[in-house]
Amino acid sequence: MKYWLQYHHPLGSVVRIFQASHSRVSLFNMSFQDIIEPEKVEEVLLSHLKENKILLKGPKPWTIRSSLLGGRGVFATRDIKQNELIFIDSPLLVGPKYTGKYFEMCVSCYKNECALFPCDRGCGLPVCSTQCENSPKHVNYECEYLKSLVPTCGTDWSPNLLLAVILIRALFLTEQQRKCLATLQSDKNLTCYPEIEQLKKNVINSPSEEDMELMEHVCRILNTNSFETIMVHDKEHSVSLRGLYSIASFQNHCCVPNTRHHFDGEFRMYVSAALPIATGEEITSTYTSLFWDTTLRRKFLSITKHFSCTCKRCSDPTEFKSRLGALLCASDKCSGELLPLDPLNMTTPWICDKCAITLNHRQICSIRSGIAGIIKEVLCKTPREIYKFLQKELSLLTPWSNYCIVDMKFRIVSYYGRSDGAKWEDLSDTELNLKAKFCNDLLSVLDDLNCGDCRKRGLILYELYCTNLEKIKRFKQQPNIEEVDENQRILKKAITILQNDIISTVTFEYDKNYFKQPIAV
Ligand SMILES: C[S@@+](CC[C@H](N)C(=O)[O-])C[C@H]1O[C@@H](n2cnc3c(N)ncnc32)[C@H](O)[C@@H]1O
Repeated sequence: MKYWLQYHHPLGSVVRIFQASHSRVSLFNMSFQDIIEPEKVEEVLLSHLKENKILLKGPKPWTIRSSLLGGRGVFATRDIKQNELIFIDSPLLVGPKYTGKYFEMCVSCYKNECALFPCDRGCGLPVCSTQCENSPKHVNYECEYLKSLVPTCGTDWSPNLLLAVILIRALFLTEQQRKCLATLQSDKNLTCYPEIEQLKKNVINSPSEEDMELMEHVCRILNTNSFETIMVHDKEHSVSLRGLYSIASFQNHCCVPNTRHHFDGEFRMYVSAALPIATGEEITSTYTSLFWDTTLRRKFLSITKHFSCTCKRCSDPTEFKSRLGALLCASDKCSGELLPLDPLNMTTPWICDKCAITLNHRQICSIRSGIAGIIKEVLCKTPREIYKFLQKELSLLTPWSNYCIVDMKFRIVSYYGRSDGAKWEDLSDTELNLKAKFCNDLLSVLDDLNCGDCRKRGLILYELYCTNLEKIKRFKQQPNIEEVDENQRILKKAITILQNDIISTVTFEYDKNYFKQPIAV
C-alpha cells in the first residue's frame, strides 16, 4: 500500500445487491415518489438494516429528523460516547467512479493491476478472469443489459461503458432498495450526465426513455450523496470506487464533524463517534478534508453540494487558532499575517493582524491561485523533492500554519517510509526525525480544531508509532522502557480509531513483518 494515508472512503458490496435481486423490475412498476418525511425515511432505513442483518443490538442511538442545517439529518437519541459505534451501513450501489479521464479495472472484482480482456459475451466490459466473466452478478445484470444495447466496440472493451456500470446496476435494484433510493436527496442543479452520454455514444440501441429517466435520477442522487470508496487487493494495489449508502447519506456536513467512518473487507461502512455526542445533537460528517482552510472548504461545498457552510469553524477567522487560511502580509517590512475580516462572506477583504493593511477579494484570489499553481506542479514530484520545495520555497510564500504547508506535511508523512525509494530502510536519520516532527505538528492542528478521534488522527498516530519503532530499532540497543510504553500507548489509540478498517488492516500486516512486532493490541 503505497500511500495509504491518502485514501478516503472505501466501498460497498455489489454482491449483496445482486444476491437480493432476481429479475429486473420494469420501470412502469417503479415508483419515483420521493419519501421526504423523517418518520417514513427512518422506517425505510430500518428495513434496509434488518434486510442486510446489520441492525446493531439494543436501542438504536440515532433517529432521522428535520435539521436546521438543511433538509433531514441524523440525530442522537441518547448520549453517545467517544469512539462508540453508531451504525453500520451497507451499500445500495457500488461501481467504477467517473474521474474525467480513462481508467481500467475488472468490472467484477475491480482489479486493475492485472491483464484485462473483453468479456466473451460481447458486453463491451473488461474482466480479468473467466471466473469474473462468469460471475452471476456480472452475467445477469450489466452484461445482459449492455448486450441488448449492442456495444459498438465489437470484440474489444470500452472504458466509456465501464463508467455507466453503476447506473445500469441501479436499473436492477430490488423494491426495498428502490425505496431507499426514493428517500435520498438529489442534485436538482445537475443537467449534464457524461456517463449516460458516453453510454449512448457507444451502443447501437439507445436505452429506453424509462431507463434514461432512472439513470439520470441516479446521477443526481449520486452527485449529492455518493462516497469515495476503495477496494483493497493487497498492500500495493487498491482502486478507488463510488458507493451509495443510505443512512450515511442523511448525515449533514460540519467542518468539525462528530463522527468518523471506515469500511471493512465486506465493504460495510462503520460510523463511530469521533467526539462525545449529547442527546438531541446532530450526528454529522465532513464532505471536505479537515486540513483544508475555510475558503477552500466553502468553495468546494458551494460548487459541489450547493450550500454555504456557516459552522463555528467557518465563522472564526483563525479557525480555532489553527490559522490554516493565513497568508503573509503584503508589506515586505511586516511580519504579520492576513486573515479574512468576515470569513462567511466569500468576497470579504483580508486584514493584516499586525499592520492592519487590507487586501481586497481579488488580490487575495490572485495570491491564492498563484500559490495553488506552483503547488500543483510540485505534487507530481518525489517525496524528497516535495520536502525540498516545502522547506525552501513554500515557507517563503505562506505562513507555516497555512493549509498548503499542512497538506504538504501530510503528504510527506504519507510518503516517508511507504513509497518507493523512501521506504523505512531508505530514510536517513534526519528524515526519520522530520517525519516524527511532522506527525506531531499535524496532531497539534487536529487538537486546535477539536477534531477528537477522527480517522486522520488514527492514521497519523499510527505513522508516529512506526516512526518511533524505526528510531528505537536504529538508535537504541537497550530501548528506554518509558519510550517503549509511550509508543505502545500511541499504538493503542491508533488501533482504537482504525480497527477493522480494511486498508489499515493490510498495512498493519505489512508492518508486522517489517518491524517484527505484533501490531494488534
Ligand atoms: C448527503 S445530503 C445530507 C442529507 C440531506 N439534508 C437530506 O435531507 O437528505 C447533502 C445535502 O444536505 C444539505 N446539507 C448538508 N450539510 C449541510 C450544511 N452544513 N448546511 C446546509 N446544508 C447542508 C445540502 O443540501 C447537501 O447537498
